[in-house]
Amino acid sequence: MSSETDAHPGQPALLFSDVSLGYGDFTVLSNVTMEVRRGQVVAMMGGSGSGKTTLLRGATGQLSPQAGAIRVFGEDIAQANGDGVRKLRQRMGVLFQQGALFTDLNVFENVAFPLREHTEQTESAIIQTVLDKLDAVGLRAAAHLKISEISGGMARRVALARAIVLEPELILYDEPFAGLDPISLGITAQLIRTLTDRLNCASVLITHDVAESFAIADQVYMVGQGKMIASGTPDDLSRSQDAYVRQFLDGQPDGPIAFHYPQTPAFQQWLGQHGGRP
Ligand SMILES: Nc1ncnc2c1ncn2[C@@H]1O[C@H](COP(=O)(O)OP(=O)(O)OP(=O)(O)O)[C@@H](O)[C@H]1O
Repeated sequence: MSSETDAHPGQPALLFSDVSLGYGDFTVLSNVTMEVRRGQVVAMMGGSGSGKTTLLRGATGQLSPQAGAIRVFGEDIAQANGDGVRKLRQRMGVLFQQGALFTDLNVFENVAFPLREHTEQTESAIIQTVLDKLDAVGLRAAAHLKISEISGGMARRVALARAIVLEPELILYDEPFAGLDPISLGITAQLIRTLTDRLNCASVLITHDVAESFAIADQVYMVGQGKMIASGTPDDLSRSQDAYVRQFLDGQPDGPIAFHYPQTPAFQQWLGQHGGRP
C-alpha cells in the first residue's frame, strides 16, 4: 500500500519502544512497542478503558512513560524541554473527539486560526490555503457559514481541515468515527486515507470501528488486558484465532474482555468509607 511509497523510510514518525504508561503508580499498559511511518494509516484498537487515549497522551507528550521511550520524529518527547515539545507538537495535528470549534468564528476563520497563530502568511496566502483545505474535506462552499449553521458531521470535517492546515507530518485522531451516520463515517474514513496519501503524513486512529478502520489501515494494533494483544495488517488480524481478537472483531458479549471494570484497592477503600458491601 502507500507505505511502499514512503518518502522517509528511514525514521518512523512515531515510535514506542517497550513503553509502560499509566497514572501515578497505576500502570494502564506495559511493554508497548509500535511504530508509525509517513504515508501509513495505523489503527489503534481496544475495548473501553483499555488505554487507547492514554497511548495518545503519551504520543503528544502530555504523559511521560513509566518505562521505555516514545520517539516523535526521532526525538524522545519525554526528554525534550518545553520549547522542544512545542516544536514537535507543531509538526503534529491532533483531532480530539470533540472537535472543539470556536463557535464565535465562522468555518473559514476556524480553519484559518492555526495559520494566524503560527505563521506569518499574507491574507491572500491564508485565503488560498484555507480554501484548499476546505476543498479537501468537501466544504469549500461552506467557508462563510457559522458553526451553528453546520451539521455535526460537517463540524467534524471542519475540525479535520483545521487539523491539517499546517500540513502536519503526524496526525492523531481520537475516535474520528464516533457518532457519525454510516455515510459520514465512510466519507471520513476515505478522507483520512486520501489526506494521508496526499500529505504523505503518518496517521494514527484511535477507534472501536472495525469495518471502517480495517478498510483504510495499513497496520492495526490492538490493546487490552494491560498490554499489546495483537498487531498486524487488517488481513492478519482478520485471520487471527486469538480469543481476545475474535471477541473484539466479532463483537461477542462473552470472552476474555470483561464487562465489569476491575475492583482496585482504591475502590475497596472508597466503598468501605461509604458503608458499601464488597
Ligand atoms: N487522568 C487519569 N487519572 C487516572 N486514571 C486514568 C486517567 N485517565 C484514564 N485513566 C484510567 O486509565 C485507563 C485507560 O483509560 P483510557 O481513557 O486510556 O481508555 P480508552 O481505551 O481510551 O477507553 P475508551 O475507549 O472508553 O475511551 C482506565 O482504567 C481509566 O480509568
